[in-house]
Formats: sequence, structure tokens, C-alpha cells
Amino acid sequence: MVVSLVYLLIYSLYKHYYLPYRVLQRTGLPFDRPTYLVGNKFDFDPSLLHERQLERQKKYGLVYGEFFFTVPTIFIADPEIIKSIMVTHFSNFCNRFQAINLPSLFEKSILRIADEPWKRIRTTMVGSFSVAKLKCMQNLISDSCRILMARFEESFYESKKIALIKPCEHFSMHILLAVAFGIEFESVKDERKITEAVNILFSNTPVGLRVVMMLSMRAWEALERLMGGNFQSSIDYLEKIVMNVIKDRRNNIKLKKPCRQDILQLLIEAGDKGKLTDEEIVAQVFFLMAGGYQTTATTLMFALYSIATNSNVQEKLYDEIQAKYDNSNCQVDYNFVSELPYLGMVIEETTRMYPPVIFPDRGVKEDIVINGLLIPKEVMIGFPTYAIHHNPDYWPNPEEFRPERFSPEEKAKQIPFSYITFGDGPRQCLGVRLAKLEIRMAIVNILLKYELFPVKETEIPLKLKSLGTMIPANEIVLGLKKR
Ligand code: HEM
Repeated sequence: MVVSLVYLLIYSLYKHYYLPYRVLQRTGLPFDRPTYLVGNKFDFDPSLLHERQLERQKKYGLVYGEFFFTVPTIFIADPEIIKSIMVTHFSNFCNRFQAINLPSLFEKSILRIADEPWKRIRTTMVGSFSVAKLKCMQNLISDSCRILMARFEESFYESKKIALIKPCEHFSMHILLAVAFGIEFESVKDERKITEAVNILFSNTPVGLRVVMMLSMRAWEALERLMGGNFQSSIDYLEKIVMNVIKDRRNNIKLKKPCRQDILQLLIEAGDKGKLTDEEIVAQVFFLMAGGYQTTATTLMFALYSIATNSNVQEKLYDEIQAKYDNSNCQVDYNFVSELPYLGMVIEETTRMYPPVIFPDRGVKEDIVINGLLIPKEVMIGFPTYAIHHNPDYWPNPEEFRPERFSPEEKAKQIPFSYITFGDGPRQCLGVRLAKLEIRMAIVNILLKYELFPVKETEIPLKLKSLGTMIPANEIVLGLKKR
């Protein structure tokens, strides 16, 4: 017994410590000594990953090593190498590194799958985000804007202030439930139950639980059951709802009844042509919520905060919106918001300063040398987005909110691949157009009715927290004045 335990320990030390250590050592890159099993994960506060990226960049420069638990990782903030990985040598880096365990439902999602199956599913899904399809979905987004505006109205009459987190999260979730899950709420009770289940599944998971999930899915499942099993029952509940919607839609197709033109419909039609199984459809739908919910909600919060705390930006933006609104006397829809260039610049600058995803990754198929850097096939590649976006060599005065950085003239001078909020190359975010449309429509609706301004509760500068996605550490409260 004792001999077996000693043998197991030695084997584990060899596999989980010595081998990963040797891999990073081979690269010749600087890195801190890891701790057995947890690597460098707890050398810093794991909820301040963005600060860690800045500190590493200062200490080691643009390329360095680190242990994500037992995974040897190379962090790359050099735009030329980023381009080589994301585009030039894409075939060697086309997959993500499977560093964390996920519930089995997600295993067939576009996030997890690799190589040919990924290509098939990506090609099938891409059409759902075309301009023509987004225009079909704009009425659903307008409905969510109306609900968002009702929240603003209530807050205005209650206190002349708005706390942003809940309304922005609800806005983003409401849209994804409509366009990806295909849900049309039948009652308020129904809606409450569904939103509660989504929140359990897709809000930021506490660090402790993430660590358990990372180390062993079985241990996590057992712990989750002990804690009441809410996670699994939410998955089961939402899965049942999507399967019912799929069944109803198929019946409607058979009866030649018109179906809502949303993302789910396109996936079902692809399924009926044999391109996707039902299991794959459900996996994509769940991942769209996981990938699009918090990211879009926090970007909207960050944008409203930035607009409120930069009165010159707000004035210029309002003038742009107002001029177009007066001239066209039209609805706030896809065409309207697409013709507001300064609004586009404000959103790009927001996502430069506050990128919600600060650690996109790639796996490596074969050892490769790029610009003299050896990248062994065992490593995970991490892009430290926050540090890249706050590097003064690429972005002078990076803490200053200046949308003009994204004017056509200044954009032409930008260093390629120094802005990677949505990733880049063939594996770039699939929902970028949808996310931007939602955020644009929400901001225009809000600014047409209200002037935003900081109040005594507004935290300046904003404190951030970075777990799965980067989010505000505390509530964002803004003042409201009717226009
Ligand atoms: C502001 C909001 C969003 C941000 C900042 C964001 C960011 C990202 C990033 C950084 C990636 C990885 C890209 C790469 O590795 O090159 C990604 C992937 C992805 N995103 Fe988004 N995202 C947002 C919203 C959305 C929305 C609304 C959806 C869809 C509803 C979506 C769907 C996806 C999908 C499907 C992928 C995986 C693509 C693939 O692996 O082929 N995202 N996103």
C-alpha cells in the first residue's frame, strides 16, 4: 500500500510537475517556479488576472511562460507573433487548448470541437450572423430595448439614478433567449424561472468551484450534487425547453406555418439538411448563451460608464445621433445605428479599455518556430488581451478614453493585431456583429431619452474583476437627466 502510494506520488510529480516544467524550459522563456498541481495560479489573486497581465508584461516583456495549473502556457503580447498564430500559421493553431473541464453538454459546442467538425459547424453557423439575418432579428432586439428603457424609466422616477448591472444583464440575456433559445415568454412566472436557470449556469462561477471543475469534473459533479444540484437541474430544464421549441418549429415547418427567423431556426434548418444533429444544435445554443451573455452585458455597462464619465464624448455622440434622428424620422434599427460612425468608435474604444475576454487561447498541433520563438506542441498559447490593450507602445496614454483612436485616419496607423477584443482570423468571435448591433441599439435608445452623468456612488476609476470574463468589481451607478 505504502509502496503504491509512493509510486503514485512520484509518477504524479513526474507527469504534473517535471514534464510541464521541462516543456517551458525548452523554450528558453522566463517564468516563475510553479507549485505542484496549481502551477502559478495562486501566485496572485485569481480574480485580478488583468492586473497580473500588466505586472508580467512589466517584468518579462511581451512573451513569457506561466503554469495554468499543470498546463505549461506561453503568453504572447507581440502583435507580429499573434498574427502568425491567428492567421499565417492558422492550420497549426486552429484548435483551442482544452485546459478546463466543462459539463458534457458543452463538449459538442463550437468552443470545444476541433479540426473538421469545427469547420463544418462554423461554416453552418456563420450564416446566422449575416447582415440579412441580423435584420430579421432586429425586432427582437427592439423588444429587449423597450424592456431596458422601461427599467431606466422606473429608476428615473424612483431616484434619478440607475444601477447598471441587472438591467444590462437582463437585456443581453433576453435577446439571447429570443434569438438562440427561440423562447417566447408565455408569462412573467415563466420568464422568472427561465432567467433564474440561465443565471445559475452562465453568471461568473466562483473561483473555488472553477478550481474544482478544472481539476476533476467528477469531483465537481459530486460537490454540486451536495450543494443542491442547481447547476445540473438548470441544464436539464433549459435543455428540455430548447428541445420542445425545436419540436414545435419542426411541426410548423411541416405544416408550412411561418417560423421566426432567428439563430435557432437556421440551426434547425441545417439539421434538417443533415448538417447538424439535435445534440449538436443544443450544444451550440448553450454555448451562444455562454459566449454572448456576460460579454455583451458588461460591454454595454462599460460603454455607458465611459460615456457618462466623459461628457465631451457624450455630447459629440448625442449630436451625431440627434442629427440623424431628426433628418430621417425613423426607427432605431440596423440601418439607423450602422450609419453612426462615432458610436462605432466609442464602442471600439470601450472594448479596448475594457476587453471582456482577456485570455483567449489556442492549442498547438506540431512544434514550430516563429520569429525565433520555439512553440512546443504541448503548450497552451494565451493572449493577454488586457495587457496588449494597455501597452503604451501601441496605445499612447492607454488609460485615457479617446474614441478618436478608432477614426479611419488613426485606425490606418494602428499596429495590426494590437486590438483583439474579438480575437482574429478564422477562429474570431462569431457573434461580433450581433453584439455590436445590440450595444449600438441600446446606447442610441438610452441617449435619445437621457443624459448620463457620474454621481457620488460612481466609482472613478472603475475597479475591475477578471474571472471568466472581465467585469466591474462593484455596481456601476449613474445619474439620469431627461432630455
Ligand atoms: C462584446 C461581446 C463579445 C466579446 C468581447 C466576445 C469575444 C470573443 C472572443 C475573444 C472569442 C475568441 C476568439 C478567438 O479565439 O480568436 C470569441 C469566440 C466566440 N464568440 Fe464571442 N464575444 C462577444 C459576444 C458574442 C456573442 C453575442 C456571440 C453569439 C451569440 C458570440 C459567439 C462566439 C462564438 C460562437 C465564438 C467561438 C468561435 C469559434 O471558436 O469558431 N460572442 N468571442
